[in-house]
Amino acid sequence: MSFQILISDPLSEEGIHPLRQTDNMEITVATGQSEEELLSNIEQYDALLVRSQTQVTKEVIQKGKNLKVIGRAGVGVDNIDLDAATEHGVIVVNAPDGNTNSAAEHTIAMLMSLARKIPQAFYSLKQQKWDRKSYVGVELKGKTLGIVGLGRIGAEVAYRAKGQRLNVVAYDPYLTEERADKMGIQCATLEEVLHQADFITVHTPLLKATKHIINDDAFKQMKPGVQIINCARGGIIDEDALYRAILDGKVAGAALDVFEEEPLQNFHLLELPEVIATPHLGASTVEAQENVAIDVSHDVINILNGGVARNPVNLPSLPAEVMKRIEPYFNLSEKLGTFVAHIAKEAVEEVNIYYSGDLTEHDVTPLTRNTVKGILKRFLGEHVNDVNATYFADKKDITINEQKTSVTKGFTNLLTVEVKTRNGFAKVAGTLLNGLGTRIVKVDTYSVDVVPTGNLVLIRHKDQPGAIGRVGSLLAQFDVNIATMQVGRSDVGGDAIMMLTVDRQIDEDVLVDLKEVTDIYDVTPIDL
Ligand SMILES: NC(=O)C1=CN([C@@H]2O[C@H](COP(=O)(O)OP(=O)(O)OC[C@H]3O[C@@H](n4cnc5c(N)ncnc54)[C@H](O)[C@@H]3O)[C@@H](O)[C@H]2O)C=CC1
Ligand SMILES: O=C(O)CCC(=O)C(=O)O
Repeated sequence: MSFQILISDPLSEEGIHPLRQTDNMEITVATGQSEEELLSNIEQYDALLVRSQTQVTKEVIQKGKNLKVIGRAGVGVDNIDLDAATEHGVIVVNAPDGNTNSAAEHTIAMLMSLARKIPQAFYSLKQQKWDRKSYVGVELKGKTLGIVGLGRIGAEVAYRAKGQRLNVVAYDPYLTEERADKMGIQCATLEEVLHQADFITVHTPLLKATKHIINDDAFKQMKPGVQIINCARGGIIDEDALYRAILDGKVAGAALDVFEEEPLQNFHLLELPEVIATPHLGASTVEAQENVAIDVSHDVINILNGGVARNPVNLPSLPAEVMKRIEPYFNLSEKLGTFVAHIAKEAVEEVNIYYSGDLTEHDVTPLTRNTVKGILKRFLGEHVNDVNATYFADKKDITINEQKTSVTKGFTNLLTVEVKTRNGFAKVAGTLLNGLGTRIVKVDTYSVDVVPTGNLVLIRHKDQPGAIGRVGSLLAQFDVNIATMQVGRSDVGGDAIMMLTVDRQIDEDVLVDLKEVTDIYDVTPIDL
């Protein structure tokens, strides 16, 4: 099977080498497309690779009927409609580490250019003026740098700033005093950063909570003469408020790499001599572009070929070691979900998943998603996948409970899936047997030993002599061969089940006749 990949923003040719080297990937590079052009051709692609220019809107995702993965060669995914991607089961991956150094170095370059007015002085000199009075700067040594957002880039900026003998105060809701102490910086509130800093640099993602976090009110709290840097995302700083703060004389300078609207349309801030700027160049180095393109290429190859993503944005990511441990259970969890959805028959209102034995040692979130996928596929079809399974469950008001228990019933690992419908509960349990593969070991209260694959039939009947024989002869009449049969009963003469594995799917006429057999209450064909 070959996959069609569209690269719609300029990516490093060395970086996409892994994609070009993979036999089943066909690559189209078409940069600078308008949204209309993208809408008209996106349907043929399995993967879309972008940087920050391409706007991957809801419409693009809706039209991209074959899209399985969107790869962002960089960190910020604010140009991708993540909700739409999740709803449509498209996995979004990014490259969070590859451009950290470059963005941090660009921030320091901006900080030093700002402090010493290098761009303004250079511009004046280019105009053949020898003006030494207008460009008196300030030293960094002994000043305070305030960092808002101490993630990958914020932390690298902090280390470099300390090399310039700056004192660093940082605000990040996830920053602990302990980590700040280790880094030799001060852990502060946002207000403390605003009050204390001579320079403020922001390094958060653009989120609802960070949009205009630096606004009129924030500027009021800052020291007079403060200088501002934004190499993260336009919109973290309110550009109109910044403009006012510069005109008021509160802000002495600003260095901007990113803007609320890109490409920049309104140049009013750049008309101010206090403002220096670059056109979103934080990650524009040979090294960063190669790193990020390599990282997304590998993830796209993995995902399209059925593997696991290293940097998923709309799926929780787990350490490779944990994924390796739980991967053998992926198939079992989905099959148990599909099985229980068949026997539940009615719409599922609640899913209870119990993990025991070895499984309790790990983060089992991907298994829960897989189980829910198995259940919902039965009702919603093949478009349900790992990415959108819990989204659809949520939309359908299906409650999902995940529980780790010590009840192993003698198995080294046991995965039990119970669903509640308006008719009551249905339950199935399975295990992974060392060296022997997966087994269904319990259906409702009955113990069985069934390989969860192929065409199964669950027959509920009264435990009476001859019941098994009658089923066997009827299936023989229809030329349906029974590969395996398991029986289980509550007590002698009471309720019982037969679990058959048959060589072909049970047709409707076989089903009708089976249901007519004496002492049979119910027949459920199950395709796994
Ligand atoms: N200019 C450019 O070319 C580049 C820009 N970026 C942008 O830089 C920013 C930072 O990237 P990374 O450090 O890789 O991300 P990151 O995810 O490692 O760090 C972001 C940090 O922001 C913190 N944060 C979130 N909400 C916050 C809030 N309300 N207040 C304070 N802190 C908050 C998080 O806890 C996290 O520590 C992103 O916006 C990214 O898109 C990244 C690379 C290049
Ligand atoms: O692709 C680029 O050059 C922009 C990088 C960026 O802004 C990011 O990684 O968030």
